[in-house]
Amino acid sequence: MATLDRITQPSDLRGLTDAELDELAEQIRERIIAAVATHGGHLGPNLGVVELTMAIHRVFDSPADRVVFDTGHQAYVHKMLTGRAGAFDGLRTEGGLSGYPSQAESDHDVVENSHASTSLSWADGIAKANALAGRDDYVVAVIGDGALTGGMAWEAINNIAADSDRRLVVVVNDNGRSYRPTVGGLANHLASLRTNPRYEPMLRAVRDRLTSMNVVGQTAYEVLHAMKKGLKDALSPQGMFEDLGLKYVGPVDGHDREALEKALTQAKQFGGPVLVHTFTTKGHGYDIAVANEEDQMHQAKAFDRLTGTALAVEPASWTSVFRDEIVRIGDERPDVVAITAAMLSPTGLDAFADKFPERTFDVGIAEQHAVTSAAGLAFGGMHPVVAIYSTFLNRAFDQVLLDVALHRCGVTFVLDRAGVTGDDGPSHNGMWDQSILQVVPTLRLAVPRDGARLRELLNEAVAVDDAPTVVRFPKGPVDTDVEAIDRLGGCDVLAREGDSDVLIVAAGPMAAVALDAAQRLREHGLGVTVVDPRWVKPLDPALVDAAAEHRLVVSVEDSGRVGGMGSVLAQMLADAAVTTPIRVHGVSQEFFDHAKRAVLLERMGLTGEAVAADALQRLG
Ligand SMILES: Cc1ncc(C[n+]2csc(CCOP(=O)(O)OP(=O)(O)O)c2C)c(N)n1
Ligand SMILES: CC(=O)[C@@H](O)[C@H](O)COP(=O)(O)O
Ligand SMILES: [Mg+2]
Repeated sequence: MATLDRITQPSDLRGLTDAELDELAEQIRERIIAAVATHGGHLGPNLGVVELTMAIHRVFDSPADRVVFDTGHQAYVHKMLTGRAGAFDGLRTEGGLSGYPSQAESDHDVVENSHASTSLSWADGIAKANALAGRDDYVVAVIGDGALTGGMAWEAINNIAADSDRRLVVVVNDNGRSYRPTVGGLANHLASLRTNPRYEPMLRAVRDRLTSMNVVGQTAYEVLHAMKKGLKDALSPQGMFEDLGLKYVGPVDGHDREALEKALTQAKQFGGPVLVHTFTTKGHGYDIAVANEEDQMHQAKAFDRLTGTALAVEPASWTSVFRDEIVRIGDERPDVVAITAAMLSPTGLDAFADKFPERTFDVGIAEQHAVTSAAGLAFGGMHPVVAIYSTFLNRAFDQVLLDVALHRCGVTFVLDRAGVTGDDGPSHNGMWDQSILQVVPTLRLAVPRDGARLRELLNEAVAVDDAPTVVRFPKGPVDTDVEAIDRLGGCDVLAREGDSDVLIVAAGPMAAVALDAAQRLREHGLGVTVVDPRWVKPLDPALVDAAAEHRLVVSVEDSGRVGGMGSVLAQMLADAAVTTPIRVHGVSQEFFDHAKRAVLLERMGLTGEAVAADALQRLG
């Protein structure tokens, strides 16, 4: 039986010889590569933390000592070492292992939220609870260099460093990358240690100079030592962290398990807040990933492990339509600038960056800063386009509300992965953006139904220079263009057949669902009108008059029912004393376990069949 399959809990690691541990590392890498090649997942990040995670679980005693992973996409090794190695053939499949920590899976798992930069705050809270409960257990937080660029991490460090008795170990997994190389002053500072420290050559020059001046012996030693200490403090992050009150251990080779165990043991012995700075390589052990300049196979789709190429040829995505159109707009509008929070390619800004590097800003995993710096750019006469996954905008709601909208800034937000995403678990579904943005005065929100409308609506959005505009679209293949057959106010009429029994108002890609439902209803002799509002905030008042002429109104959207288009339309009908009943179909406010997008949409009744059946029932 492979050593890996003998590991049912971390304590099983302690009895292994060095040779067995090295063999175990190889087996873990093999299991990760096999699982991700089959199902997709986070290959690079997990191959980079094999030795690190083994060392943590040999030095600390999970679950008494809590191990918290930031973002959680790099917890596969942790899962294998806590008894789940045998379940990896079901990674990220419905009912199988989640791609992120899951308390339901194991008592060793803590943070399930895949939003970056939260681990240190979690760790600070757990460490405080340990102290108050009289527990002398440790908390270990594993945070990447990318997540360390998030402001929340520094709010936590400020607090962690305040109490010298807090048994908390921060492990910085510094691989120099988020997707692409991590950006910013902090990243540059940490990166300066990835090359040979510069102070050695300087010291050699000083040593030679002192010798030429015949300054030798103790005097020379004292001069050189003082200079080395000063330079080291100036060049190494330990000065920065230790000045804050955090002990610093490192930098440590993050693939040398013995060195790691020594550093972690040293950190543990301090008995207070310590930062262990480790250097790792994303994709370590799979050369194709290491050599992948784009993102070192950060998030890989199922792939051929011999070549590293994806097994499936993806059809044109919503992101690809945005990628091309924003470049075209950039050609026309020199005032348009682009902002990303460490996700240049995933959000489709890579082509814009290639063509307009001076007008593209990667701010690191710092969405709050991204949004408010966009307000500053707008104030300065630019038109920023902030490209961000829907779920990550949650983090910058206040900045949208009181920096962008309150100051009447013309900023356009392009929300990719809006609606149900599925595979990445509950915290990745883009199901809250429309509900929270609904309350932002002056903000306008568009939901394109296909590529043609995405191009139209994006151009309409960037033309607004005195209010925030939002264009949202889902993950995956872009929908086939559906042309309008008529207009209803500012809305597109997509179908109008027979008497006015049912009015279906469909947001964005739900137009396909609405047209399918309409066809089914017509087969029951019902007259159906299908309308796409294009802009769901503000909703066109023409819909109220149209509703009054129908027996039933049905709204369909791939966003939260609470505060979504349907709930606003219902309120508009009520305000206008229109008594036509309305059925609101959308994403219920729940946390959904990982599953394919199509599976979740069906489960929520967001299919033509379900919408039609519901309408038939309503009409008796
Ligand atoms: C708030 C937030 N923004 C963006 C992301 C998307 N994201 C997932 S992993 C990642 C890069 C993380 O880099 P790092 O923390 O260095 O971890 P590594 O993958 O290098 O181990 C990003 C940007 C996220 N999960 N959370
Ligand atoms: C962990 C994280 O937030 C991202 O890497 C996420 O997995 C993005 O997934 P997609 O880009 O495939 O939607
Ligand atoms: Mg990193």
